[in-house]
Amino acid sequence: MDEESPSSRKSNEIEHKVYARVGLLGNPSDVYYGRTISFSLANFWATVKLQPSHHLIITPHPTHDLVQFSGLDHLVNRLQSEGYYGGVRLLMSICKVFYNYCNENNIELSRENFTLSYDTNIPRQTGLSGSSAIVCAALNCLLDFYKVRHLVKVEIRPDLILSAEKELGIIAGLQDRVAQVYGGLVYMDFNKDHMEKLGHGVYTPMDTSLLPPLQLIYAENPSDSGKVHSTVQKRWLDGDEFIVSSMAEVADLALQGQTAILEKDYSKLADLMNRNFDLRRSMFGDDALGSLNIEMVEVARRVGAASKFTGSGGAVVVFCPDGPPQVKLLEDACKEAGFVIQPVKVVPSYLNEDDLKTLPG
Ligand SMILES: Nc1ncnc2c1ncn2[C@@H]1O[C@H](COP(=O)(O)OP(=O)(O)O)[C@@H](O)[C@H]1O
Ligand SMILES: O=C(O)[C@H]1O[C@H](OP(=O)(O)O)[C@H](O)[C@@H](O)[C@@H]1O
Ligand SMILES: [Mg+2]
Repeated sequence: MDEESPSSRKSNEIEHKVYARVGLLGNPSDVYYGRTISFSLANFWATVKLQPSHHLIITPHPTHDLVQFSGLDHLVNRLQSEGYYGGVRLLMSICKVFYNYCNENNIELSRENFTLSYDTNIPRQTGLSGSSAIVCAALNCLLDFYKVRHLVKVEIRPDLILSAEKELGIIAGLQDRVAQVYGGLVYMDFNKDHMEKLGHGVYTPMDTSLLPPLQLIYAENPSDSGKVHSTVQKRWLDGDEFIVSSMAEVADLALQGQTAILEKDYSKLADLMNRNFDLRRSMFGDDALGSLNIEMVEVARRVGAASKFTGSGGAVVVFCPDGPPQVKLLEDACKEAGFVIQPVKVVPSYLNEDDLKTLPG
């Protein structure tokens, strides 16, 4: 039972909002010591709320963690469309990772307890990083509740978020978590030497106003990033030459993309985006990517736009080099195909003063 009065509970409540993210170039090479350019997307977000309480409670979400059904058919339909898991396991896992990290680094935590709850409007498992948005928002709540934000370096936080998902067997990389910890547009280099020496990549924030207008297409089409990645990851670990060299080329697209964006060379950006998807397709194969996901990319290409996945599948980021008339054509094509389309809104960097103090320099 919560022993505190509702009013004091309200005043002690901590809430954090973390946005979805778009992998603009280079993904999924972040999983393989590569490079990416990603940004946080204002269109969708997850929130996590922390209230002090007597016991430590993880509150299931009324719809994302459904455990009551109208009958067997409802239960089976639900499992078929959304799978077995919601966000509860993510919240539990970040609590464990946070606790262990603090113990190992002699960061003392007071013995107070809390209740965590979450909500999200990020379309589920669409490669918009709905999973790490929940984990990142929870980590932010824990950092503030235990007043240890200044003791846990910004650069290390994406690793903690990733560990929480790895703990659950989800195969994922760092780009989502970096974009979600930093906010804004970030160029990321996950070079093996840095990763081994520093324990994290090198992250360079970029000016979001350098980006041209972009569009987002998605479909209600849950796809599990872990499942999508498993075969390619195994082949990469086995040293499969085709995968190793293609992944290096994907990483190189982000390097070229950094220059293209800085120089506002948008026709180059369009070429790089298209090449990024073509390489993903040749590595993962059409079965793993799914016909609906491929169709989203192709709808955009049929109107002459550049397109690629934002993550491992479910949503696509599109650049229309010919401007508004081409966007209109794309909107019509998406409507006909039954896909949702929205203009991309980019979130500016959201590091606060305490966060910035933990960065070098
Ligand atoms: N919208 C959501 N609500 C609740 N849990 C979610 C949601 N999206 C993802 N998850 C949880 O995260 C896990 C991994 O999701 P993932 O395949 O990484 O999707 P995403 O592309 O959204 O990050 C899921 O199995 C589920 O436990
Ligand atoms: O395949 C990708 O591009 C990304 O897949 C995962 O993201 P998700 O939003 O869950 O699809 C993974 O976590 C990223 O690191 C990959 O780049
Ligand atoms: Mg994810």
